[in-house]
Amino acid sequence: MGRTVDIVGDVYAIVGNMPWGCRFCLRGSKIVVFVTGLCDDKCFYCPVSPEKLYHDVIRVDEEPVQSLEDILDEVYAIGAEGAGITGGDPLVKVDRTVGIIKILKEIFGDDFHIHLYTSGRYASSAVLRALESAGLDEIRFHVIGDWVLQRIRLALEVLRDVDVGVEIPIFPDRIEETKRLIKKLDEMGVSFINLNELEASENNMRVLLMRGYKIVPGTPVVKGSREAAIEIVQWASKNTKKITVHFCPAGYKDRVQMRIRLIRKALRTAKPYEKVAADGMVVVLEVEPTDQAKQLAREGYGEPGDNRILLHPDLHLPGAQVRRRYPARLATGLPLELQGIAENSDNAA
Ligand SMILES: C[S@@+](CC[C@H](N)C(=O)[O-])C[C@H]1O[C@@H](n2cnc3c(N)ncnc32)[C@H](O)[C@@H]1O
Ligand code: SF4
Repeated sequence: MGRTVDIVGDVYAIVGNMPWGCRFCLRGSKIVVFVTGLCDDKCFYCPVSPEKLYHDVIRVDEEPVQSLEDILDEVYAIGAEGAGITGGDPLVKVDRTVGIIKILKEIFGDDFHIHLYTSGRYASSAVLRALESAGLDEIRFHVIGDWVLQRIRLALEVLRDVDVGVEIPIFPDRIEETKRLIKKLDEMGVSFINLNELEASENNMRVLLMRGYKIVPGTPVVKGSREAAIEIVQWASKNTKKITVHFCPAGYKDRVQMRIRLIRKALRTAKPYEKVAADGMVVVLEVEPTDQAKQLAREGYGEPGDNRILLHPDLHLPGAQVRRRYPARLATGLPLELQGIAENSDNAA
């Protein structure tokens, strides 16, 4: 008898327990810290955009980062329960990566879950130990060649409190190769492998097409990747002992996870006269400063802007323009909880 396969619509397919890092992503409650675009590997299918890949840029949830505070603000803005650290290769800038992990753990506590992606090129025992003592919870190796297996063995040997997993994109013509890899990882004691639906992007589209891969019309995903991944998960239920094998569809990442993150941010940062739409955008009415509009603003249904008045979109005033915007970061750099305290102390003064 095999292990149980759990398939939930187009959300996931899994054998074994859901990796901890993924539980938070499924709830849209992790920030994504892009530590650097620098990377010393050259995967032909790399999805990172040309403006970021091989450039030393820092982003949090796709927004530019000028200081560490921007990362902390984003945690408060979405009410994050954890962070995914990615790049490029975060280990090319290991001091920066360790610093970010340390400060996140110091401020948000031990339960704030942090996972990190790497090919493992620079995962020496000293680097692995530094990541562990900074508080890293989970490391995900991208197996881009057999040499990565040695890095994984080292991580399994050196790390005590860090979960060691693997994450790879699934190529429809590499099913047997992937099964052999999973067998090996299972024997080594790797905790999980995430199978990503292979995504085409601006960076890799041309090469993928030149190599004969086809794109599913109207989507950014490679034809056959999903079917291959599900076949591998089914196979794993009969041919593995302990490792979790988990398929993460690209559509879920884009449609659900990002949208939930936007909604979380919008709900926490929208003003009382703004409305949060189902796609996570913040909606407000912009009107001429008529007497009626000024009166409504005074009554708490809005706020005066520059030559305009901003009002709640449910008011349906004639001539009003509906504005939609992405939820902004917190403007003050202070967490919501502390903003309340600051306002109260101003009043008291
Ligand atoms: C873009 S990489 C960046 C971090 C690190 N350099 C690495 O390769 O793990 C992050 C994750 O994306 C996955 N990935 C790479 N190319 C992909 C693609 N075309 N479609 C879906 N996932 C992909 C990798 O397996 C990795 O787990
Ligand atoms: S190792 Fe990661 S960032 Fe570097 S080229 Fe490969 S997929 Fe892209």
